[in-house]
Amino acid sequence: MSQLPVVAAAMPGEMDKPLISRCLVDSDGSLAEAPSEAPRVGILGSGDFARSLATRLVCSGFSVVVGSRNPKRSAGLFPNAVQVTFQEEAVSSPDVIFVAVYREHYSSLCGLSDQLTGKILVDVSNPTEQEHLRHHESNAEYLASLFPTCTVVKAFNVISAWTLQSGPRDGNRQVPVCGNQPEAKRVVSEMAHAMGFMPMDMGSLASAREVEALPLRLLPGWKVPTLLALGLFVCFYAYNFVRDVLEPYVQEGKNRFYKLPVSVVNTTLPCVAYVLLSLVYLPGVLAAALQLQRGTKYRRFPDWLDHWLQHRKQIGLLSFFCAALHALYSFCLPLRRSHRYELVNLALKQVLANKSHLWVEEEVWRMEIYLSLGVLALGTLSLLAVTSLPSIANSLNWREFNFVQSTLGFVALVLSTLHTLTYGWTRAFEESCYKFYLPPTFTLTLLVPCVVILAKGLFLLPCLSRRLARIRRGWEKGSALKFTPPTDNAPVEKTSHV
Ligand SMILES: Cc1cc2nc3c(=O)[nH]c(=O)nc-3n(C[C@H](O)[C@H](O)[C@H](O)COP(=O)(O)OP(=O)(O)OC[C@H]3O[C@@H](n4cnc5c(N)ncnc54)[C@H](O)[C@@H]3O)c2cc1C
Ligand SMILES: NC(=O)C1=CN([C@@H]2O[C@H](COP(=O)(O)OP(=O)(O)OC[C@H]3O[C@@H](n4cnc5c(N)ncnc54)[C@H](OP(=O)(O)O)[C@@H]3O)[C@@H](O)[C@H]2O)C=CC1
Ligand code: HEM
Ligand SMILES: [Cu+2]
Ligand SMILES: [Fe+3]
Repeated sequence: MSQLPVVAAAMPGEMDKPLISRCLVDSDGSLAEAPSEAPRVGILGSGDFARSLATRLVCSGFSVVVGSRNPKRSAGLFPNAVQVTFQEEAVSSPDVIFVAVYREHYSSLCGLSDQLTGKILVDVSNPTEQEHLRHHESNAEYLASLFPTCTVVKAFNVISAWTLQSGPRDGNRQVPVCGNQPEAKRVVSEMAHAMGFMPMDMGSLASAREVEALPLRLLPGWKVPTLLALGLFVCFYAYNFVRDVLEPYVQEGKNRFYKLPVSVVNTTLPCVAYVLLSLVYLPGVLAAALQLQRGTKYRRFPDWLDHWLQHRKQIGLLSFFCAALHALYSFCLPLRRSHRYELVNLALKQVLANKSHLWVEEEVWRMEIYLSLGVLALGTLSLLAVTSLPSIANSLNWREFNFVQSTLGFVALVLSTLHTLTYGWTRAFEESCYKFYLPPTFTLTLLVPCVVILAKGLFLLPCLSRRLARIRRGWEKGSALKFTPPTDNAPVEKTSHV
């Protein structure tokens, strides 16, 4: 690298300045020619990305030259300040050249090899999912292999042409940068900074594949938990449909289909929320049981358990979502017209039967208690949801976070269980509550949570909790033995994250 452009001079101290003020706007509204001392940047390609990038660069105080196979056709698409010319001409003077061309056309640039010698090439490309799977080497490494005399830096692929145009205030500001040459990486990082983005050093070009995979991900980690929640919803909905709608229709010819939108949903959602919540705390119990049984924490958990432990956050947030919807639906129950008719009909019946006072003390207390417990459970869950926001999580230390997630989360599970039990009351034992011999829905949901609560209680027993604490501090069963035959020792495997 003979000479590096002086980008630092163009770097604004703060990034929050209004973007447009740094644009050089002519009286006619078009972008004016940047001052000649501005650092010069080249762009190969004249597509959507090239256009947005050129505009952004000019606005950030760079002088931009675009290399196109057909400059006449392309020139009209760029601001006046951008020089659009043939590829050979465009790459001759700048030291940094963006390659805004698709991977399959990289080889068509090989004719420029000599002019490009010693320059920094910035690879901005994004592979499609199929391309990413087909090629084992990243686009950036492929570019580097085509131009061995250049320094390739991977950057800006996570930024859409739209974000470049509208300014970094919408959308993601982080720009992962990787490359083998620290100096080249610094130059590109400073350019990103000058354009209002936050460069993030991702190491050498070997990480380019990982960087290229970033925009391919759509909410990673949510697929399995979402499918789980949907599956539970479908099962419980079908079960409740049979019990609450089909049974009265078949047995008594009663039309209860009005229950489908609100009532059946509000019997289904809380069950999904409750089961999901118990599934958040079940793997921790299984992990502890496994550690107790093995007498060591230095053995990897089976894959399914490891995977499950890693998806607890998503499962927990889905549980919170369903619980919040359940609360909203519950508030809507008395708003329904069907509810009003039922009240009036009940009142009429009372009058006809000449009864004046309807008040069942037990029912009143049951409802007061289960509603209060439900509100408390949802309130506790909201604390967990709030602390899972990165900005809040970052402001808590490890113990505080763990207290909210582990202890308060368990409290929420206990409160939800009490809410469900007080709601259910004695109905699990009343024959009239069994429709088609199917038990009331809440009884089905109680199994897993009760197992989790009992197991947690069991692990609090001094004998078990002391042993567990020792194991988690690194103590191993049998490690007191001085001479263990080597064949008896399982190979030391990777420790899991729990
Ligand atoms: C609404 C909501 C939001 C959530 N958000 C998040 C989130 O943002 N991030 C997240 O990770 N989870 C989140 N969860 C999931 C869940 O709250 C956490 O995974 C929680 O930590 C699980 O607690 P646990 O007690 O079951 O297990 P753990 O905390 O894994 O462990 C159980 C106990 O063992 C101890 N322990 C475990 N391993 C060791 C060890 N190696 N050495 C010493 N002690 C050990 C712990 O201190 C703890 O007391 C969320 C859940 C819900 C409902
Ligand atoms: N659009 C976006 O939001 C983003 C795009 N990217 C990446 O930027 C790169 C360009 O994308 P984009 O601008 O959208 O694509 P376009 O299809 O709009 O532009 C590609 C440009 O490549 C040039 N080119 C050079 N050589 C060839 C050739 N042999 N055959 C065809 N075209 C050639 C063409 O310019 P000319 O005819 O003037 O030579 C063409 O305009 C891609 O690698 C993409 O992955 C990355 C992040 C976001
Ligand atoms: C503001 C908070 C809450 C309110 C107001 C509330 C209210 C209610 C009401 C009114 C019912 C009876 C529904 C019906 O008549 O069909 C109910 C049932 C139930 N709730 Fe809640 N609840 C709350 C929070 C929660 C939470 C956080 C959970 C668990 C995560 C939960 C789990 C359940 C379960 C499992 C049932 C039994 C559903 C059935 O089998 O019919 N609730 N709740
Ligand atoms: Cu996973
Ligand atoms: Fe997964």
